[in-house]
Amino acid sequence: MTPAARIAAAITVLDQILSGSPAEQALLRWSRASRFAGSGDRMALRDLVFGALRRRDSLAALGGSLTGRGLMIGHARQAELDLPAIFTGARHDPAPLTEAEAALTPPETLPDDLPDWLRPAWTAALGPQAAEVARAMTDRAPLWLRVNPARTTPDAAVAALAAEGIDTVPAPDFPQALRMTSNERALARSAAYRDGLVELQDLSPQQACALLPLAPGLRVLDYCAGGGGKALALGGRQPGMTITAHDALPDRMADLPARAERAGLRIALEARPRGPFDLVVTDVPCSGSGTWRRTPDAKWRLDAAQLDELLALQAHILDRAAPLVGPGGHLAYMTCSLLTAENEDQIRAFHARQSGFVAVMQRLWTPLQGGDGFFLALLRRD
Ligand SMILES: C[S@@+](CC[C@H](N)C(=O)[O-])C[C@H]1O[C@@H](n2cnc3c(N)ncnc32)[C@H](O)[C@@H]1O
Repeated sequence: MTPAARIAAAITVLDQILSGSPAEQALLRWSRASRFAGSGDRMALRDLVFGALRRRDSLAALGGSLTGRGLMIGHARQAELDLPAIFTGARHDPAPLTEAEAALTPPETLPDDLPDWLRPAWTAALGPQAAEVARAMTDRAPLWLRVNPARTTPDAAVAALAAEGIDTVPAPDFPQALRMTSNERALARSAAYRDGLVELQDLSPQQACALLPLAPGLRVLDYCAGGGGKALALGGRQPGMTITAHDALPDRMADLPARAERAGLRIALEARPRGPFDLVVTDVPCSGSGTWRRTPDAKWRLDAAQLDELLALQAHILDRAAPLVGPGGHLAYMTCSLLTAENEDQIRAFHARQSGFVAVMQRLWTPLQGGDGFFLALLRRD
């Protein structure tokens, strides 16, 4: 496909997303209907669509309308492409610019690409960094790997990946996290990945897991385990613990046994975990506002009613998980959100509901530190 034909395809897919279709579904539908497209085309289309969603409002302002076409005109203007050479109207190309589109004068200040209803909460949560973090959310997220200390060392993992053509750079001051700088798509087929030397995990959850108190013999429960990212990170860091994984939707844990085997770990799946545990991790469902670089359509789909539902679920999970913590044990609350309502406020409300837990630490990571937005609160039971 030519660059212009890819832009025409992005216009079609973006229009479907703007009409309410989830981005992944719209892309899949296009791929199925476009057998002529190769993997390079599909990747390029995905980059165009996700890039446009990250900057939806600013591209609409540059392109003159909140439509697939407006976003792609905005994209072409922002990337300083030759618009008449793309918008030609030839067979697979988008239609030529109308007079109004060609004459558009973009506003002097572009929107910040935040949903209007959420801006006050964003600003309250991030203070003087709010604008910079919003800007960071419009960039593509880096891909991070976690070196599995149960299998190898950071230096050996970097060398093993490099031998397979995958270049990585360790995070400053946190060498067990490797940022992929080339050949990301080769990872899943690489021996380094298959043999459990590395796992995919963003930088900030790795840093959060590294702050949790671990020791041989500890009984650890990952209460919202999903794919098991946190259980695997903890088990890799500290041998000799008993690790249990639970999720209200057990199907979400379908990949966990294979991932644990690859990592050389034993993780028991448990539908009804019974305490006491020495450490209970609640990596709760959240708005995902810290990960909007990866799922930019979620940024525009979230609304106040959904956020309220999530807040209620988070409180419910904390209340269910708390009794599973034994005396002297720890409760770790995690979200990939930047919003105070899901983070600090949620912990404050928990303390008001439940006595017997003391705050040990709280920490918020933002994309300005390299990884996704992430929150950790660690509490200890008296
Ligand atoms: C943020 S995801 C977990 C991601 C996972 N810990 C990881 O690192 O890959 C939240 C998980 O909580 C689960 N969940 C939702 N409601 C729950 C509940 N009431 N009790 C336990 N888990 C729940 C969801 O099914 C989802 O898998």
